[in-house]
Amino acid sequence: MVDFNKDAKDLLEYIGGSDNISAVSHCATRMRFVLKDPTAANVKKIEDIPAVKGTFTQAGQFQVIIGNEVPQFYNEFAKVSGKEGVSKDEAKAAAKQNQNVVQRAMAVLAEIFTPLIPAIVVGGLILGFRNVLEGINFANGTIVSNSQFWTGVNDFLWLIGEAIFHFLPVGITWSITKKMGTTQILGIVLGITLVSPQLLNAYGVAGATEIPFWDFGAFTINKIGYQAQVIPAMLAGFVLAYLEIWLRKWVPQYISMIVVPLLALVPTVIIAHTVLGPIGWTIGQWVSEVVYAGLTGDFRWLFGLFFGTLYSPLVITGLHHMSNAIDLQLIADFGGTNLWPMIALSNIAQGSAVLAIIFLHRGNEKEEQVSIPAAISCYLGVTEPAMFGINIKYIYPFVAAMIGSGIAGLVATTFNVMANSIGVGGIPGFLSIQTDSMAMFFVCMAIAIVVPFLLTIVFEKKQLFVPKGEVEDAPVIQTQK
Ligand SMILES: OC[C@H]1O[C@H](O[C@H]2O[C@H](CO)[C@@H](O)[C@H](O)[C@H]2O)[C@H](O)[C@@H](O)[C@@H]1O
Repeated sequence: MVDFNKDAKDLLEYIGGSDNISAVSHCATRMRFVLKDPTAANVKKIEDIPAVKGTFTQAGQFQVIIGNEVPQFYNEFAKVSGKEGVSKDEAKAAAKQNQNVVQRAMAVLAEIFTPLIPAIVVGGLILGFRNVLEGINFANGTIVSNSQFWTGVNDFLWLIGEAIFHFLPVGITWSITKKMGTTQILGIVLGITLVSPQLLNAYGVAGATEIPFWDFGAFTINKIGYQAQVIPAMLAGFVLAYLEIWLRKWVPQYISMIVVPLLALVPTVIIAHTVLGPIGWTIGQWVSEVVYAGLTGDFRWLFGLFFGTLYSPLVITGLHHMSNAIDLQLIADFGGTNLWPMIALSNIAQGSAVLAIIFLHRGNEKEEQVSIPAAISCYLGVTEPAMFGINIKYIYPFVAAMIGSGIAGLVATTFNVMANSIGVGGIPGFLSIQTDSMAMFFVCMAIAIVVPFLLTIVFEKKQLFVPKGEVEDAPVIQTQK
C-alpha cells in the first residue's frame, strides 16, 4: 500500500493549513475542500505533489484529483490535519458560505423547487397544449370553438393544470417543511389555507368590484387567495417552519403533540392573511400602476427594456397575473396591447436559454428529462418548468434570458409592436400580432431566440454568473432496468 503521509502533509501545508479548511470530504477520485480563503491555496505547489493528478474549483469547492486511492489518502489527510470529514450535505452547506446574497437566494429557490419539478414539467406541457387548443385563432376560430371533443379535453386538462399551478403554494409550503425537517402535513395544510375555494381567487382580484372579508366586528380581514403566488407561500412556509422549530425547543415533550402543531399553524395562517396578504396586494397594485404608466408614457422604449428584463422574475413571484388586467385595459383604450408582445418575447427568451443548456450539456440524459419538456413548454407560453427546473438553478441561463428579453422588449416598444389580444405567449404568439407590427415582431422574436442562446453559451464558457454552491441535481422519474 502506498504511504501518503508526506503527500498529505504537503497538501495540508499548501492548502493553507487546517485553519483554512471549512469542510473536507471525498468522492470516488477527488478530495473536496471548502476553503475559508480559496486564494491561500498554492495551486502550483499542490499540483506538483506526486499523489495529485490535478486540481479545479467547482461549485464553491476546491477539488484535488487523487484517483482510486483517494479513501486511503483521505484517511492519512484526516490524521495529519486533525480534520474530520463531513457529509455531502454539510460540505454543501459550508460551500454556501462562499456565495453572495443573490446566489444564496437563488440556491434556496432552487432547493425548494427541485422536489416540485416533475409536477411543474407536466403542468407546463398541459398548459402549453391548452394554449394551443384555446389560444390560436385559425380562419374559423380556435380548435376549442370548433370541436366539442377538444372543448372537453381542454376543460378536463384544466383540472390538472389548476392543481399544479394555482395550487402551487401547497407544494411550496410542503417543500419548505421537508427542507427544514419540520412537520410536512402542517406545510400542506398551510398551503391549502392560502388557496382555499373560500377565498377570492388571486386571478380575480384585479377585476373584482368587491373583496369578500371575514368580519370580526371591530375589524375585518380580506379573504384573498394566493393562487400561483410564490413569495407569500415562501414567507408563510418559513414562518411556520421556524415557529415549529422554536416551539419544539420550549414546549415539554408530553404536551408537544397538541401544543406545537396548534401554536405553529394557527398564528402562521393569521400572519399569512393579515400581514402577507396586504403586502402582496399592495405590491400587485403598485406593479400594475407602474406598468400602465410606463407603457403609455413618452419613455415607453426605456420601459420596454425594464419590463422585458424583469418580467420573468415577476413570473417567479406569481404577480404576473396582474398583466392580464392591464392588457385588457390597453386593448379597450388603444385597440391593442403593446404589453403582451413583450410577455411572449420574455417566455421565448427563457426557452432559448434552456435550448442552449440542452446544447451545452448534450448527452446528459438525466437533465434532458427536465430540459427538453421545459423548452417545449416555454415556446408554448409556460415558463415555470424552465425557470425552476433549469435556468434559476444554473443562474447564467436566467441572466442570459433576462438580457435577451430586455433587448427584445426595448425594440418592441421602440417600434410600437401591438397585439390584437392576449394570445399564446410563445412561438405561436405571432398569430396575435397586428398585421403592421408583424415584421418587427419577427425581428424581436429573432432577438429573443438568438441573444439568450449565445449569451448562455458565452457565460458558461467564461464562467460568468455561474453559481458557487453545489447545483442540485434535477429530480428524475426512476425507471426500472
Ligand atoms: O404562470 C403560467 C404562465 O403565465 C403567463 O403565461 C400565460 O399568460 C399569458 C398572458 O398573460 C399568455 O400569453 C400565455 O400563453 C399563458 O401561458 C406567463 O407569461 C408565463 O411565463 C407563465 O409560465
